[in-house]
Formats: sequence, C-alpha cells, structure tokens
Amino acid sequence: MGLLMVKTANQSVPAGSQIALLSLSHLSHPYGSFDHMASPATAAEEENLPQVLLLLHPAAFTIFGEEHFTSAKFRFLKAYESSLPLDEFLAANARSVRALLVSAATVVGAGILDLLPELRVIVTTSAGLDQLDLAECRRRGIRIASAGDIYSADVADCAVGLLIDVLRKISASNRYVKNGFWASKGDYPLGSKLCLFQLRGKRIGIVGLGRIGLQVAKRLQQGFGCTVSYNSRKKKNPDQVPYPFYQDVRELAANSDALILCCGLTEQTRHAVDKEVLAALGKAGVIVNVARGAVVDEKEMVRCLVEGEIAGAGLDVFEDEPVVPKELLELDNVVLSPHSAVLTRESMMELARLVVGNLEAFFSNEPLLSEYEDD
Ligand SMILES: O=CC(=O)O
Repeated sequence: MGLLMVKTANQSVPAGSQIALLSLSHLSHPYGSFDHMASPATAAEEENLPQVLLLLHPAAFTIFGEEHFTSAKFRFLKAYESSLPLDEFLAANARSVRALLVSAATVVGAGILDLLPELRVIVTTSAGLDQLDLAECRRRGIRIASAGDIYSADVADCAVGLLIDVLRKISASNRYVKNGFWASKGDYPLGSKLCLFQLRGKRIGIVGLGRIGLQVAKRLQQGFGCTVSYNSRKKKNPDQVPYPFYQDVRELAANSDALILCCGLTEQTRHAVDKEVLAALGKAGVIVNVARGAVVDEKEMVRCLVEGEIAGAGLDVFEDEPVVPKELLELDNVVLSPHSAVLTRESMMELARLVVGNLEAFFSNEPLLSEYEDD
C-alpha cells in the first residue's frame, strides 16, 4: 500500500500501483512549523510502509514542504517523479495502492480509478468534491475524506471581504490613490456608476447554506445588520435555520441586493446563476462567488457587468481557471481574487494535520477524521 503523488491540471502525470492523488496547488506558501508530525521512519522501515499515491502539482508539494506530511504509518508514491506517462506509471506501480491524496485541481474519474483496483480511500485537500467522480467512487466502495470544515471561516471571511470591497470600491479606490489620481484629478469620482453602497441593511441571498454559507449568513446578519435568505438543495429545519428559504434561485435573486454563492458544484448547481437569475438580481445587484466558477454562466455575467445590467461582482473562482475573462480586468465594479479564499497560514497548517490524520486513521482501520457522506 502507499501514497502516490501525481501531477495535475495541465501537467502530464505518470500512473502506478499504490497512489494517493493530491494537487496541493493551494499549499504553495511557507506555513511555518509542523511540530505535530511524526518523526520519519528509517529508510529500511520506510520501505515497508504502505504507500499513498500522491497526484499533485509537484512544485506545490515541494514548496509546501513534504516534511509536513511525514508519517510513520505510510509513505508517498510520487507519480510525478517518473518519466512515464501517468497511465503507464499507474499500471506499473500503483495497482496495489489503497490510498490516494489529491487536491481540488486533480480530476479523478473512472479512467484513473480503473488503474487503481485496490483503491479504498481518497483524501482530498479540498472542501469541494466536484473534481471527483462521486458516483464511481460510491459504486466501487471508495471512501472520501475532504478538508471538512477547515476552510469554512476563511472562505466566509473572504466572501464578506469581497462584498464590502465591491460595495465600497476599496480596491478601485486603492488603485486611484496609488496611481496618484487623488492629487492629480481630485476626489474619487462618485458618479452614477462609481457610487459606493452601504452594506448595512442589505438583503443577502445565499446559494448553498452549508458550512460556509451559514458562516457568511452569521457574519452579515449579526455583524452588519443585513437580512438573509437562502436557496439550498433542501429547506433546513426552521428551528435551527430561521432564514427564509427560496426553492428557486431566480426568486431568491429577485428578493436580494447581493447573491453570495457558497454551494458545491454539481449537475444541479452548474450555471444555476444564468441569464434569468442575473436579470432578476437587477441593475443594483451584486454577485459574490466563493463556490466554483461554473455555478455562474460566466459569459452572461460578464455581459451583464459590461452592460451595467448588474452592479458589480466579487469573484474568487472562474469557469476556466486560471483564465479570467479579460473584460473583467478593466472594470472597477469587479473585484477578483485567484481562488485563494481558503489560503490562510492557519488553515494550511490544520490541513496538513488533517490529511496525515485521515491517512493514518485509514491505515489503522480507525474512523476517518473528515469522511464525506452522501446525503
Ligand atoms: O476551493 C477550494 C476547496 O474546495 O477546497
């Protein structure tokens, strides 16, 4: 058994016998010390450890520091260290791998799973699971451990930050001052298009009231005096979640000043925010997306922003990352971040612990720490 490391996204990846698939693209920062990690086994001991197949961007993993993922209970099988194409590597080296470590950028479909017949667990560094073929995993009895709740507060903070920035034009004003325009052109222009909006009292529509959505709701209601409504797969128990529920995203948009997208990407939520929803949100409406780019029909959203059919957008995610529609780069009513809502030093440190903890639990036949369960 073992962990297999595989390259992701635009990179070719070799395949093997014991692989954990992981794309640690969001671990590429210095995150400090990891005193919690077990001391590495000796070379001889390590040879006998189960392998975890690691499918990830090798540079990201190296920069993050492999030492943070050390365990006396497993070792990584790094597909990217092989010159073989991924499928050949997997076929030759990973057939007995039972655990796979991946990230949000590592697409795992039936093709890869076919090459890993012994695979029993996928540990992903992501909260979202849209990169995994969940139905295939279920069918094959492969368990999944995600980042669970680790990022929720950070993503909620980011969503609120993006909303405030769009309404108050913080980034745009920052550019204005730094470009020397305050001195050369006078006060920041507050014409009809560039006006600043108040956050207090705004009607917030949250799409996806899970762990992240609930934290966004709490921040905006309790901290900023906003009213909150939501759309979700199912209506929540009103005793626990008192916010008004809208079954239809279009109706939610029609009753909101800002729509904040916090849902997972599924066949049901793909392009859930379409032309009609954007029209319902209207000229004074703002979109904030910390979910997945494809939850919005991006082309339509860009058109609405350019033509002033919605007021602004705060976007951490895009349909074709890292490609960002060039029209958005010009707009002062649009604030962009590079899918970095989860990236804090603290959450990355917690993530390393969780990843190692999940894999150790798996190899010790103990319950996973953050197992995903279908509902
Ligand atoms: O977007 C990031 C994640 O799903 O973890």
